[in-house]
Amino acid sequence: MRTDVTEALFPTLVIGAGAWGTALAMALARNDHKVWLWGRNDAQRQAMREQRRNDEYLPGQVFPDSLDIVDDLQQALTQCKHVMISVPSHAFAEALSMLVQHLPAGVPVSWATKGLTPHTGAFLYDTARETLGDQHPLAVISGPSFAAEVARNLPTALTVASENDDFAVQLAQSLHGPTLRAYTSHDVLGVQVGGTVKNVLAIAAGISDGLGYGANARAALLTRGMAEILRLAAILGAQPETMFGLSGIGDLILTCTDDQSRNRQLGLAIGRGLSVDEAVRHVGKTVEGMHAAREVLLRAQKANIEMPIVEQVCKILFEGYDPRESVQALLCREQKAELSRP
Ligand SMILES: NC(=O)C1=CN([C@@H]2O[C@H](COP(=O)(O)OP(=O)(O)OC[C@H]3O[C@@H](n4cnc5c(N)ncnc54)[C@H](OP(=O)(O)O)[C@@H]3O)[C@@H](O)[C@H]2O)C=CC1
Ligand SMILES: O=C(CO)COP(=O)(O)O
Repeated sequence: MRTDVTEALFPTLVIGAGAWGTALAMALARNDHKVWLWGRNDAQRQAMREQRRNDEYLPGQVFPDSLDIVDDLQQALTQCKHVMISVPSHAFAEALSMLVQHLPAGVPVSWATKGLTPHTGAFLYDTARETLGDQHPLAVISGPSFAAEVARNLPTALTVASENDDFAVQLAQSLHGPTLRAYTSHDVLGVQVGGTVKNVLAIAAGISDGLGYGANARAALLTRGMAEILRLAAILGAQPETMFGLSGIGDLILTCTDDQSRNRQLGLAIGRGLSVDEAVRHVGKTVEGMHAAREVLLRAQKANIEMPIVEQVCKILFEGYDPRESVQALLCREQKAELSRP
């Protein structure tokens, strides 16, 4: 067992045994840290305990010895030294409510969920702060990281953002391993902006590719999508530099260009002619961009900034627009300078 400062965070309880929660639990456990993994499904927990794998989400990837599946969430919450949440954004508030009831004051909480709180559109950090008060150090884990690749030990870099420097360093160190590099950041808001909006843009890139519009269109969508992220980040007060980091352009490139992305998969299916409902069923797993799109657009409208790609994604997802018409609408926008003046 390690004896460095990172041991302060263990046992870590990972809540959410989907693809990402399981992959992160495995990454921590590979560094010889004690990790408890909890998922809401009884049968899935039993299967994972017996097989030492999570075949539904990460087929064939065997758990390290120091990863245990726990059944009693309440007991685990009272005994763990750190909670890492990895449920979809629509279940984030529910996960927090379990923490409020059972987690002792002072225990740090991190999450790898990307997106916004449904209905309020709040960033998850604000929801966590509001729910947990100032009793717990908080951190956000983000960056270009497909769960399947992390589980297979392929080289990956992440960002850990926190206002609490000690927690950020401890968490980054505990994730850090031979194939996983974790950077720290102070820009909690910026890291969340990038991780949220890139999912909406990945749907747009998938739609364009599904329509067969080619590499030029994809590059244009990524670049103008980045302009939308920067505009939102500026108005919200995030640091522009963060948008050029792992949680910004890094994750944007990953999810817009690789078919492992579920957001991109949704777009591809729509572009190839499936209805939105059919495409959701086709992907069958968490697609955060679908949840975030409307909330991001509302934020942009309130702040009076233009996010035309996000707007067209919303029209396709929620108003039945034909994707071809949406691309046409983007192309027909009034001519303007590439760089907007300050
Ligand atoms: N997959 C990836 O590569 C990455 C994902 N992320 C982010 O991680 C988050 C989780 O995604 P991911 O692991 O991929 O999702 P998955 O679709 O793989 O799994 C979702 C998990 O959350 C559980 N869940 C769903 N609803 C609830 C609920 N109400 N209460 C408790 N648990 C619930 C599911 O349980 P059940 O199986 O019972 O439905 C399942 O275990 C998302 O925000 C995603 O954007 C970030 C980086 C990488
Ligand atoms: O956030 C991710 C990788 O960083 C995963 O993206 P998808 O949810 O689109 O699969």
